[in-house]
Amino acid sequence: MFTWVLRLILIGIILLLVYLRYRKSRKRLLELGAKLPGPPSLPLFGNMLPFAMRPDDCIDIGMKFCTEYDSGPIRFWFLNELIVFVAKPQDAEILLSNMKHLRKPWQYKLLKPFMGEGLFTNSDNSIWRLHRKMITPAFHFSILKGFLPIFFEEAKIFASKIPCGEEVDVFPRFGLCALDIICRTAMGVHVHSQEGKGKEFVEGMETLLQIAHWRLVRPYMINDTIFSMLPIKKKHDEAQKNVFKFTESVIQDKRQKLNSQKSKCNNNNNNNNDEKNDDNKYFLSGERAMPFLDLMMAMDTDEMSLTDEQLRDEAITIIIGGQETTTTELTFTLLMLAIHHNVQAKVLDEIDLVFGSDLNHTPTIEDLQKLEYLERVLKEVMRLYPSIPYFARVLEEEVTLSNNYTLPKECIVCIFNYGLHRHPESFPNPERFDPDNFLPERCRGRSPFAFVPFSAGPRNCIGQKYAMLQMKTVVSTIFRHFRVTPGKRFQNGAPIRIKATTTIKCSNSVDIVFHRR
Ligand code: HEM
Repeated sequence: MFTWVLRLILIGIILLLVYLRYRKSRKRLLELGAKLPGPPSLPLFGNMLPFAMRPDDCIDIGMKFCTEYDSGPIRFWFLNELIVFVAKPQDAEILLSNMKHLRKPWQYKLLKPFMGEGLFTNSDNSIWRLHRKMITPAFHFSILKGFLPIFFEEAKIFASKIPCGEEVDVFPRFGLCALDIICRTAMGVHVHSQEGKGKEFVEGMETLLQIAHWRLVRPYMINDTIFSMLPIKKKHDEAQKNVFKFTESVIQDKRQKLNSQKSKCNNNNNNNNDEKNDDNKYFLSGERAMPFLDLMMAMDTDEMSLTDEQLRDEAITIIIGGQETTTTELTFTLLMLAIHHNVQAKVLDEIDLVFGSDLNHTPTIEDLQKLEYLERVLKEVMRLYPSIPYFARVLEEEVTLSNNYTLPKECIVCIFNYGLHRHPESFPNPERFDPDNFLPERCRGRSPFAFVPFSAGPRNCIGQKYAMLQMKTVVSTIFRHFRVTPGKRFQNGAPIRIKATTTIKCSNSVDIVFHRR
């Protein structure tokens, strides 16, 4: 009996020592964390309960705190983790322009089951740097130019499938269109999703992003062992299976294509046959549409090289990063234009001026550059509905923000760009949809960090230019065929409800009525 008591005391002392050591190592973090403004926190749970109880409403909750705490910094404790929200341009600049804070926090691991160790989720700075250096040339403007015919062709397929005069939920349709585009441009594989072949992938991705978000705000779900015991794990696995099935089949298709190209190449050496695959037929200003994957393979040298697995992860990252985000922005663009007739009228005028009545002319870079008003519309949509509404970094050293608050090393800082884009000093009427916010004279006096839908600094979105060209081509093509009006749900100034699912979404279906022009 006596020895048992002694053992218990010993275990108690050890636990106490471990705890004190842990406290000591976190002393500075706790000290600085305590000085930051933020809502009162509960023991153990910290501030996670409002987010955990209403995960779909996280953006609204974040916005409420943003208003209450003057755009930050706002200190939150999630269990024992310090997470600081910032939503001021000056603070975004301090954090995003610093070359040191590039590491993504461990929460991004929730995306790894389906994105692997690609650029987006990679938290090893040296690997990330090397891969970024290798992949960047694949996104050069001269390469992107070659993709315009693919963007246009898929947009025309989208238009050809629209039933006129009835309500159409555009979100799933854009999902398939964007998937076809990204698979053709990233992998050189035509999957014909718009013919009904990619539905499981798009729905699976939606489920995975939703579950990743639920796990993020409910830390008891983060632990894999606990998560595997929850009923939702089955739904997760089913979705993951569908996503993998799709991506594996795309990779398989790609392998076959490469093999057949190799053997064709060998034959060509003998008989000079000049046959080309589907997308290789596209030439624009002398540029050939070269899929990202092929370019990444071509850049493989002794000094910089990617394993097959790394290549696959990067390709899947690009597919997911490029599909989900542009789908969201295209959906909100159609919705905004359907609701704001006056803005739509200006978009139509501009498109008619550039393209006339020729429905078959493939847009050139020069055409797209002339669509200045449409560009302002797209920016305004991304201001109000940034498809990635927040992103995070781990601080490698202490940082002092604009109002002299110091953030501790190792704390997680979350750039809440949904709130940042509504900062009243940058956008005086922040909730109003007004593309003129991006007139050159209005942009002139504004910080470049007031609007960062693609993030900023060294770890910004690699697909930014691609996304703008793709969205401009798709939207202009649709409006060469149609004008749009809102479905019943969005008439008479009804509010637009959004929900968070890692990316941002409309809470309901986005019903639009198309009218042929
Ligand atoms: C409107 C469309 C898009 C938006 C709003 C968007 C937004 C963003 C944001 C905010 C980040 C930084 C995320 C973070 O720091 O956690 C990011 C990163 C990234 N995006 Fe995009 N994106 C878009 C389109 C695309 C496209 C079309 C592609 C590929 C074709 C792409 C590929 C990537 C990749 C690979 C990264 C990780 C970059 C790195 O860490 O080095 N994105 N994107």
